[in-house]
Amino acid sequence: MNHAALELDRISLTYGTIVAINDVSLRVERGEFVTLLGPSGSGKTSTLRVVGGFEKPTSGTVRIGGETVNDRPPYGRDTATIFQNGALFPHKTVAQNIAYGLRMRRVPQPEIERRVREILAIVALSGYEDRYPAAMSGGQRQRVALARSLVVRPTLLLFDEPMSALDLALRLQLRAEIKRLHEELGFSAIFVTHDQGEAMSMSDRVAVMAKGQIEQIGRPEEVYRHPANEFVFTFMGESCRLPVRIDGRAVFDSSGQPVPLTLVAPPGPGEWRIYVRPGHVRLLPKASEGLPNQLEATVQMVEYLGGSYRYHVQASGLSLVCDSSSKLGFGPGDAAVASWLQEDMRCFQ
Ligand SMILES: Nc1ncnc2c1ncn2[C@@H]1O[C@H](COP(=O)(O)OP(=O)(O)OP(=O)(O)O)[C@@H](O)[C@H]1O
Repeated sequence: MNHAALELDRISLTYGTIVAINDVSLRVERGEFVTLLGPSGSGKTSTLRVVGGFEKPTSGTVRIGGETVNDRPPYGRDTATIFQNGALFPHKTVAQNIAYGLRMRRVPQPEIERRVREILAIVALSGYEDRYPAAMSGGQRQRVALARSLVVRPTLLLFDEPMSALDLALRLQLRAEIKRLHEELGFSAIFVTHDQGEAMSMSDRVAVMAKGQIEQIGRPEEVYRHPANEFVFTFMGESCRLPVRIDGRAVFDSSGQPVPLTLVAPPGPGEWRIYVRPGHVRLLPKASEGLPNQLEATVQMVEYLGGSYRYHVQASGLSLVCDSSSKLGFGPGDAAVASWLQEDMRCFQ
């Protein structure tokens, strides 16, 4: 029977009075790459540690490849963990580090040598067999850590923020490498990060966590385009927040001032928080009948961001940001109309 790589069934974990994981269920199919994404303290690492056997859940069942492993230590599970700092043996060479797991499993020496050679080629480190970790860059050390985990061919690879100690360029390079290896080798993985870009670029599915629970799980586009709630929407990317009171078609800011905002479909009377992403806002010289949601405002500030320009606009008590890939003809003090498509707007009460 073809069991899932991982099944977490109603897992909870408490440390004294602190609830680190609150009734989490999760299924990772074979070959699937699932990311746990969430802010600091949301329970991502705790969940990974429960899967790896470094922490025993207070309640619930952990099944790896169909077998219940609650009572098994890390080395008795078919998993391999890649830690933040690589956690290589400093007194062993690259080849010895990679061979370690195979030796523990009593794999014959000629096969060890063959598999070490093979995996070094896969992570593009052929020729580094006799180096010591201290004589390598941070990115190379993480590739050795990756090779050491991949070489034992575990059912499930566990990544615990493996790139957080690297600079941006290396992070981007390593994430492309991990994605390529996943496509090539088809391993199953759980990857922990608080970086949305990292999560979206690599994963088959993203599980967004908050306060020890999974708020939403789905394909990256699904979670980004159709967030289940306000937390997921704001966590998945930058957004402008417009706190308003709506009465018929009239819109007021939080101090009760009327706002020149015309919504094509007001969400209903009452207090709302309207959200729109800066990349979805268009800035135009004047109001026009054909435009959807329109906010008549004044440009406050223009920022050059490298690949784009950012325009800050203000209307009564509402602030909005518009990102444009090209330079627009607006400067501070100019009147402008910000507009966005109905499908790009989210309202929460
Ligand atoms: N050993 C521990 N003892 C007590 N509380 C802990 C322990 N480990 C984690 N916690 C608490 O459990 C909660 C979840 O922590 P966890 O490390 O899983 O979060 P996280 O999402 O991985 O955060 P980060 O991104 O900062 O690593 C937090 O409130 C944390 O303070």
